[in-house]
Amino acid sequence: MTEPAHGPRANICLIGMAGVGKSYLGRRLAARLGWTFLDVDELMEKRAGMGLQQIVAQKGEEGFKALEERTILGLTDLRRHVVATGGSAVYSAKAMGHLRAIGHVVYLHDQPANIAARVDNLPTRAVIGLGDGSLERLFTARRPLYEAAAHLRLDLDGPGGAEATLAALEALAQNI
Ligand SMILES: Nc1ncnc2c1ncn2[C@@H]1O[C@H](COP(=O)(O)OP(=O)(O)OP(=O)(O)O)[C@@H](O)[C@H]1O
Ligand SMILES: O=C(O)C1=C[C@@H](O)[C@@H](O)[C@H](O)C1
Ligand SMILES: [Mg+2]
Repeated sequence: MTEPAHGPRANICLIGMAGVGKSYLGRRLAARLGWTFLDVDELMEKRAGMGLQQIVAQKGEEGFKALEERTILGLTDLRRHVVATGGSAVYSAKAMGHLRAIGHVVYLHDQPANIAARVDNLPTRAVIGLGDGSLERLFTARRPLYEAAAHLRLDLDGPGGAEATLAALEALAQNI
C-alpha cells in the first residue's frame, strides 16, 4: 500500500448497473487499501429505518431517487473512502456532479447477460425503472448516463475479469 490520497478528491466512487458488483468489489477494494467502505444503499436503509424495497413501496420511485440524491449530496469531508452507489444514482445529475467533485468516479461495466447471471433476485431487488421490462433495455437506457458521469470505465468482461478490475482500482487509488 502506498501513501498519497490526501487531496480533496481522494476517494473512489463506483457507479454502474444493479448487480454489476459495486458493493462486492468496493468492499474488497477498501479492505485491500485499508480505506473505509461506504455503501449508499446501506446508508439509505439505516437513515430510513427500512429496506430498499420498503422505501420504494412507501415513497415511490421518485421519492426513492430523491432520498438517494440527498444521501449522496450529504457525503462530504471524505478522504480514503470507497463509495458504492446504488444503480439508480445516475439519474441525478446533481449527485453525479457531487461524486465527481469528491472523488474519482468509476463506471463498472459488464454485459447485461453476465449481470443477470450474477443476480438471481432482480424482480425483488427494487431496480428503479425496470418495471416489467428487461434488464437489457434498462442497461441500454442507462449506459450513456454512466459513461458520461464517470472519469473512468472499467470492463468486468475484459481480460482478467473482476481480479484485473480490482487491481486497476487499486492502482488508481494509489495515484490520487
Ligand atoms: N466478481 C464477482 N465474483 C463473484 N460474485 C460477485 C462478483 N461481483 C458481484 N458478485 C455477487 O453478485 C451479486 C451482486 O453484486 P453487488 O451486490 O456487489 O452488486 P451492486 O453493483 O452493488 O448492485 P446494486 O446496484 O443493486 O447495489 C452479489 O451477490 C455479489 O456477491
Ligand atoms: O439500479 C437500481 O435501480 C437500484 C440499485 C440498487 O443499488 C438500489 O439502490 C435499488 O435497488 C435501485
Ligand atoms: Mg450495491
